Amino acid sequence: MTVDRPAAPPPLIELDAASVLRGGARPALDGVNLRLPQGRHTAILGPNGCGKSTFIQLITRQLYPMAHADGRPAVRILGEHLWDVRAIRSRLGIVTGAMHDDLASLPELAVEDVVLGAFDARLAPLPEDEVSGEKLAQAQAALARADGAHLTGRMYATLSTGEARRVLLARALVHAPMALLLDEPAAGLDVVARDHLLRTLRRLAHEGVTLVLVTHHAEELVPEIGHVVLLREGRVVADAPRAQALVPDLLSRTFGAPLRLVDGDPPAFVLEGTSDDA
Ligand SMILES: Nc1ncnc2c1ncn2[C@@H]1O[C@H](COP(=O)(O)OP(=O)(O)OP(=O)(O)O)[C@@H](O)[C@H]1O
Repeated sequence: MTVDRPAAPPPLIELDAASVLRGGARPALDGVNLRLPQGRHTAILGPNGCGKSTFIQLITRQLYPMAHADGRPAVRILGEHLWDVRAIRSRLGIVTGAMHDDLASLPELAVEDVVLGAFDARLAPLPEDEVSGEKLAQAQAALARADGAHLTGRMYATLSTGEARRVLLARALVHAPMALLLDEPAAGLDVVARDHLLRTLRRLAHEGVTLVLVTHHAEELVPEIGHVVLLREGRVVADAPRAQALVPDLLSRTFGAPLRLVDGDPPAFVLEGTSDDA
């Protein structure tokens, strides 16, 4: 007798020899193979110029991969190769610095407008007749989940970087997605705001939200991140469990300098041979 097993859920993000050209001397992403399963907290880590923003823009469909000659898709999100960013936002919430810049340039946006705007992925306030009690409740719940409930009523453009980050996180959480894709989430935050945000991300991870961090900041590697992809010059240097990826040899190859990670709380990179007594 054969027993039907439930089909395995499709990976969150799957890249099959994905290359992206951006006009530079080499591809910004160069034949990248990647499979990020649902439920596995992963960091994509690499130095400036390694292709992190290109990766994010591939997922948000601001950039497209080179086509494969045999027609097979180079990118799949949750099993779909023609995904609609709006349609997947209920499953994959995205937080990027570019999104903040766009929203902060609009002085008339209140915090609630930013969070409610996620309902139709717009930068303008949602038209009044589209704001239901249910949506308002969802927006308030998302703000509370991101520790930003007290920011209701403030104008987004007037918030501090730390406050704005909470609101952006709330915007990504408003559909209760199963996963978050975060671009350098703690960049620009002071030590207290960073600690607060990282604690929030850790709590979300424990609530079952899969974290995908794209970063070059060691301190963002919260303990829940169990898997690390190292990227250099558009290529994968390592794709391995945390302890195997964050070793001096691979980190040094990735960053192009002798580097090791002190995996404390928070983790920190140490550049070898740069101390005064070296
Ligand atoms: N608009 C562009 N035109 C030409 N080349 C570009 C463009 N944007 C990025 N690149 C190149 O693509 C490569 C990858 O850039 P990308 O911005 O994805 O790197 P990154 O890892 O996000 O860097 P950073 O950490 O500095 O943000 C780099 O070599 C960069 O010079």
